[in-house]
Amino acid sequence: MSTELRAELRLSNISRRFGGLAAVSDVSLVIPEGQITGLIGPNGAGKTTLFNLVTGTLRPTSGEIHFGGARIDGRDPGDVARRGLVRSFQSPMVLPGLTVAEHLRRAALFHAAGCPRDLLRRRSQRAAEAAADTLTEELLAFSGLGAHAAQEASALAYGLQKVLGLAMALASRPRLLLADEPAAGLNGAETAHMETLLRAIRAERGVSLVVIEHDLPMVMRLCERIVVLAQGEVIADGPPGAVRHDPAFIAAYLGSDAHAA
Ligand SMILES: Nc1ncnc2c1ncn2[C@@H]1O[C@H](COP(=O)(O)OP(=O)(O)OP(=O)(O)O)[C@@H](O)[C@H]1O
Repeated sequence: MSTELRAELRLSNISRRFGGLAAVSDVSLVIPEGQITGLIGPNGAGKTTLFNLVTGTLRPTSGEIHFGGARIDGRDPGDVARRGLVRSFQSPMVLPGLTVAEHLRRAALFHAAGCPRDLLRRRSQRAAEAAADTLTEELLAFSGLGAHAAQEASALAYGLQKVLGLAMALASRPRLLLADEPAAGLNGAETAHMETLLRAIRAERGVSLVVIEHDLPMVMRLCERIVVLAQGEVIADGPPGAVRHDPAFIAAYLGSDAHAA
């Protein structure tokens, strides 16, 4: 596989219908490795459906999806994740009674358990656990959650729970991370911290990102490319400076929060 294709995501004429509703309609996109791409659009535009199609939670009604040069539509989410394509969720899933470090360690061990069986056989359980401990320490330091390692995750401020959700997604060592509304529900300072973390995920961990976000100023600052969806179709696609002046983008957001961009 060529280097350029390692984390390239390619959607070819992807559609998904729910009964009579076309949630995603004939979307073709190439997301090359190394970028931070914003995926925006009004409520109901099809953004989450597109994430679900890419990660294998949903099957497209028609079209093909390729990641790293291999066809992935129709594969289950575990298979897709093992290929290096994972998502984080808008609301982090924290388990009561477990500390921050335990959440990361579980995520790291879960990933080890998802490795091909022959690889696991060659690794002893102890080696897998040692590797999970090392990765936990690495992710605590990277995410800035080290000071909260022994704290119960459910007691963390919401902003830090969202940071933990992203760190847990990194435990699978993805090549492409789909982040679903990472700034939703955060105050100004938390949003700035999240933006810094997303930049570091790309710059320091070499992970490409696609970010769904309703905070237009944040997504315009963060991303070098913005894809705008409306009613299941791509209506604008380009650098933020061009998209914010695109008549289709302005029309889609007119009367909502276009002024925020
Ligand atoms: N499982 C489903 N069954 C039926 N309709 C669905 C289903 N999932 C999504 N839809 C519909 O598909 C359309 C796109 O929804 P989707 O959640 O992908 O939009 P979105 O852009 O993520 O919206 P939001 O910004 O509000 O999260 C909507 O009309 C929604 O009601």
